[in-house]
Amino acid sequence: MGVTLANREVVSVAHILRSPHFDISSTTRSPAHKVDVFRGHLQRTYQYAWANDDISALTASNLLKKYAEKYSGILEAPGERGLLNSYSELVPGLVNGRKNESELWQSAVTSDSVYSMSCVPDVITVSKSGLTAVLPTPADASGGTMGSPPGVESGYSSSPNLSAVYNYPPASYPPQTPGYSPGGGAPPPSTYLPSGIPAPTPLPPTTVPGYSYQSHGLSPLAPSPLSNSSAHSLKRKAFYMAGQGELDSSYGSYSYVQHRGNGFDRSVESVSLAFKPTKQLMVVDQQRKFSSQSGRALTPPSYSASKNSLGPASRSSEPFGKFPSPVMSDHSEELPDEQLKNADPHLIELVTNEIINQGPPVDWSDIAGLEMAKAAIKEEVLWPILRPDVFTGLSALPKSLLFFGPRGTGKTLLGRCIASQLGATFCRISGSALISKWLGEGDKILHASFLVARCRQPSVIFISEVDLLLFSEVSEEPSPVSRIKTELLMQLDTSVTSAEDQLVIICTTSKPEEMDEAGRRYFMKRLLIPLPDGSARHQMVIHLLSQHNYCLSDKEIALTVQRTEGFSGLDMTHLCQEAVLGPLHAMQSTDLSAIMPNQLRPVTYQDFDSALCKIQPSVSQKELDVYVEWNKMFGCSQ
Ligand SMILES: Nc1ncnc2c1ncn2[C@@H]1O[C@H](COP(=O)(O)OP(=O)(O)OP(=O)(O)O)[C@@H](O)[C@H]1O
Repeated sequence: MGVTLANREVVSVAHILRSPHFDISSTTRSPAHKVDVFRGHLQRTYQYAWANDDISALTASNLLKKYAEKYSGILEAPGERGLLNSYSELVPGLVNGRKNESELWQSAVTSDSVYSMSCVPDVITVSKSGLTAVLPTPADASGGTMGSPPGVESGYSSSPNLSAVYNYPPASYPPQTPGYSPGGGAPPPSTYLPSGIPAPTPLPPTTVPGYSYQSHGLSPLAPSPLSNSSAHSLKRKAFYMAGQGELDSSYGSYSYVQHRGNGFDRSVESVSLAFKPTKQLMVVDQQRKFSSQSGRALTPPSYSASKNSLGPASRSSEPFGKFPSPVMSDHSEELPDEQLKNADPHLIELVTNEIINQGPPVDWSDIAGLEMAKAAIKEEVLWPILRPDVFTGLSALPKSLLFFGPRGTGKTLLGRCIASQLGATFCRISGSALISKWLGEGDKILHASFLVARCRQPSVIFISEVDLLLFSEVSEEPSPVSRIKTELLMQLDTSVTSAEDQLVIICTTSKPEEMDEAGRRYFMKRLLIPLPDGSARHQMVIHLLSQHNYCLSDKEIALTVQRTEGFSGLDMTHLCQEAVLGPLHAMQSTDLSAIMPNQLRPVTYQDFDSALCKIQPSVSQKELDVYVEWNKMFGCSQ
């Protein structure tokens, strides 16, 4: 009997300590509740022994008392705390009934005991292996498999909303309260947290970051609108970017602060990217006229009404060309081998090195003028991709675009901007390179480019000088160029038919009249990208000069704008470059190696006057007439 009872005691105590109901590490239970639970367990255990072994009630009662005292010692023993998740120094006392709720509850969560949320940076670091692999499942979170510390349960596991993960800065995030989820329940009383750390507040439901629908009287759309693949891709990128810290980049009123949502914080952009009909978008964009010189030393120019906090200094210190594209670099190690295994590795390498473009992001505000084109692109290209749940069926169509118009008017800038807005891989293929540098294998390179682009969706494939590839053929003989043409037409055809692909094909030409009908009809949208109007040229002058010390009155700037009628954007750049050399030319007699920048006189109207003698418009009126005619026949922006 003695042996049996002793064994039973051991079993009973083990049972108590293992019991899922007796989890004193739980922070969802009040201290009093835990005391009750503990007492209940002891009683139940000894009542069980009494009922089954016919021991007397008195014996059972004594045993109850004895072991309550005995095992409370175990609970209080420092060596055993790990077992109990080290919730609080005072918890055992409470369990033993020595504290009640009227007494001050002192949390064991001190600045020393707060577990650093090292799992968050870990998650970010390993995000390259895919988001689903790193996001904690509810089971993971409760089980602490994500690196949760003992006693700290991840209460954020239940929400699939990624913002719940992204919106909390790593490292500084306060200890989570178990069971707390953004959707339900009030935050815990702040007395449970160390002083100075507020109780977490539930996150509001999010929509696509920065895109406001409210202004149109529409109720906010549900989050997670993207298709599985795209959502995964964008989220993956956002995860990667979150790990990069704050990238020092600002493009006018649109800033790419990267730690929220899909990585591009478009909070300021929400007005312009809110879904609006073309005309409305144009009005908004027109209103965002180029303004003062508040942002000097901008490189590259940013065409916006206001400068944000990251201003000129940060931009000039982060050269445009060196800006690492977070979106692109994210992909380097995760090309799905299965899809590429049949491809020639040499071609894949060539595409990766020479076609996938690691350039900096471009924002709408980097592009002067072109309001019609911008509005059409936002409305008809970006939104269908960003919101495939809304733009279904026919409204989802335009994924192949043709930009035509004079050279140097911003077609490439627009292509890059679209890629930046989508967080997409940007593949830039030069039509002339395909038929010269890569002539022998141009079709294969094209094929490989589309393959890689499809693996890295969302992607933008940008093909310049497409007229060289899609020209009307005279000869029936198959040639390398005709093979390239066949490949391109096939890819364009595929893009039209595969609704799932998040691939935008943008081709550009300054000779649209040389394209044949077969090529032309594959472009769902054919947009004329015209010469900059007066307002756009004004923006360009101001911005290009903003990096320099200049002294031109408003009248002189207006006169310069007037005199540059017919200039392309590139011509305007060349003109300003020439003008700002004026002060240096004026110092010719001085030793330029010893000169200090502040010794240079400001750029004046006279410098522009001289520059205008050297720089002429590069586009003739005859060419312009052709664009107008072609636009009337085949264009979409009448
Ligand atoms: N609308 C514009 N806003 C600001 N800069 C512009 C604009 N258009 C042209 N530029 C300037 O001209 C340069 C060339 O522009 P871009 O390469 O986009 O022209 P493009 O139309 O693609 O030329 P091409 O037809 O020769 O390929 C840009 O880097 C920029 O400096």
